[in-house]
Amino acid sequence: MKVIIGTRGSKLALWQANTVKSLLEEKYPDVEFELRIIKTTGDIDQKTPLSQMGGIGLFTKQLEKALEDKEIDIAVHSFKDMPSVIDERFEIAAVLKREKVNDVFISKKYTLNDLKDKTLVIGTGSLRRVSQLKANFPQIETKNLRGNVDTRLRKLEEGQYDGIILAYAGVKRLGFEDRITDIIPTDILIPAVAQGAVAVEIRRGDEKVKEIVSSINHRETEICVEQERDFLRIVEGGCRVPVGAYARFDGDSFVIDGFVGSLNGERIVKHKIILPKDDIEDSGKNLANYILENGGREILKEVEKRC
Ligand SMILES: NCc1[nH]cc(CCC(=O)O)c1CC(=O)O
Repeated sequence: MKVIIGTRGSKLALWQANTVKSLLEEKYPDVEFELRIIKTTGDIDQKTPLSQMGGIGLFTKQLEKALEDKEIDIAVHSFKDMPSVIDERFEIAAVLKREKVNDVFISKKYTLNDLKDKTLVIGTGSLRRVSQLKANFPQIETKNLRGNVDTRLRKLEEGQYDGIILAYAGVKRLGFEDRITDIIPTDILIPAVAQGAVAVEIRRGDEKVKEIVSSINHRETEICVEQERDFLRIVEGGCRVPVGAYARFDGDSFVIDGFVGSLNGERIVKHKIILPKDDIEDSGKNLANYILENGGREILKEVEKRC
């Protein structure tokens, strides 16, 4: 039997797909696994801010088309780039163990502490990062930054920014950990939903591939990301808004943090729910509804006028 693994061509995507391939080869030594690179809209246009590209599914649509056309049998994605609703023709059959979820600050001259009192120019295009950065450090400036992780690091080198913000997971997976200035605590920057997690998508009903792929699922990550995505589905309502959520098990507890913010960070509603670890049902939905009822809805109305 031969199983084709579809991936984007970026270095991070290839790292993720190769990791999936090795894990599968270990479980199924008699099956042949092969990588196939698929170009996506998000890869072809590397300039337009993601928040202005009509958003959802930029990195995932072409992979899903290839799945549907049976050009590939498995699609590997950064889970945080997946839309909050997945088309019913497909399903996520496995989630890999999550990497550290934090965002990181990278700079040649400054540290995170300098953001408190200096007017630095920080590179990021993420609405979530901009909103929370401005809420914490009102005097800083943000400047759009796009491209793959290595491109973004190069743009920092070229001197266009005083510092940039990236997800730890991508930096670490590409071997650039030594470039990190500071790991940003999650109470300053709540991560993107599913940040640091890798999703393995298949055709719904492909039972043979499902059996193979589900053997590499990391259940704890799956549970946490499911709650975060429940949160996202309720707050986002089809429009890109500054939003983040982070769920994890901590000893005998389960903790989920979330926020919704305005684009300029002047208004942010965040909330935390702590539950016994075996009683977490609907935590993401409950967190979303709490935030919407306590100021979140007004923020979203403002933000949505612009989309
Ligand atoms: N939107 C791009 C993207 N998608 C996944 C990652 C990093 C790895 C991850 O969080 O899974 C990145 C880059 C970044 O945000 O720094």
